[in-house]
Amino acid sequence: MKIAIIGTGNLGSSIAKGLIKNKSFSALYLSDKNTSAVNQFVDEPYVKITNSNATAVENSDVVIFALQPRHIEGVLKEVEPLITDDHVVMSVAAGFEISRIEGIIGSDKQIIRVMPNTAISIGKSMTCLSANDSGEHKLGMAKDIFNQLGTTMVIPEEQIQAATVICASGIAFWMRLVRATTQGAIQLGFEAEEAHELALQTCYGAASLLKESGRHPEAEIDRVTTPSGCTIEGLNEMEHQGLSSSLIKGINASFEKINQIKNS
Ligand SMILES: NC(=O)C1=CN([C@@H]2O[C@H](COP(=O)(O)OP(=O)(O)OC[C@H]3O[C@@H](n4cnc5c(N)ncnc54)[C@H](O)[C@@H]3O)[C@@H](O)[C@H]2O)C=CC1
Ligand SMILES: O=C(O)[C@@H]1CCC=N1
Repeated sequence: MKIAIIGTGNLGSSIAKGLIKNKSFSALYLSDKNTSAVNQFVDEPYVKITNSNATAVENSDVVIFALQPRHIEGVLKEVEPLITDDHVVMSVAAGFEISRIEGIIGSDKQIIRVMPNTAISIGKSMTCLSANDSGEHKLGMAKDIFNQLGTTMVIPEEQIQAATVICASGIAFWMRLVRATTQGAIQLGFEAEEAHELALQTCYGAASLLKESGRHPEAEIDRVTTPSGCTIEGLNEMEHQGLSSSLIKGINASFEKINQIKNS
């Protein structure tokens, strides 16, 4: 399969890295005005780096638009004459609805909205997908691509905004929790590097426990909280300070913002 990525910034280059790691293409075109984030891949087999969006579209079956919401409209208009009925057009642009893409390239074109996160670069993305009517039958193919780069879930387009907050912005939310844990560990006397390692492996262990056991987080918490022990003391103080509440409020603020982006 010949894949093009237009826009190779933070997310586009992460997708490229994941695809290159899996060698899951017969050609990969990476197009950007500024290719500095992907120049490291210049010697990879079957990878072509270009400043020409047109060249990328003309030489691919699947085109992934990884542009900021304010740039995608202009680029779609630029390459619209080159998009054929055989292309599968994918967009990761947050808040940019399928109907807006259809308005530029036509509803007869196969369009899939893809919402991955930056963990796609190491094959650990949670990627949500939804398609227009014309692209529905290509969802299986899209799942095949993104399942190699993590886990996928097909959802209705109305839920893509929420998925953006939970899964894409979610990477930043979890990073901040790891960072805060590290700061706490330094205060308790660990060197910064040790603190980071302790926080990271514990976070990894917690996520792995849930994934592998299938148990509810509270069931795992019950196994840790010794009566009158230090864990429940810490947890209750965190909740008095609004830990769950502030996370939920942050998620809602993020969701409100993405809906503003959608309507702008
Ligand atoms: N960064 C993330 O974790 C995630 C981002 N997204 C969405 O992905 C999209 C891209 O985000 P980022 O990669 O963070 O942005 P970015 O700004 O890092 O990358 C965008 C790239 O597009 C390029 N570009 C701009 N105009 C162009 C043009 N006319 N032709 C070719 N290339 C052009 C820029 O040079 C830049 O490298 C956004 O819509 C964002 O909402 C979605 C999920 C996660
Ligand atoms: O912050 C943003 O708006 C984009 C969408 C999700 C991750 N980055």
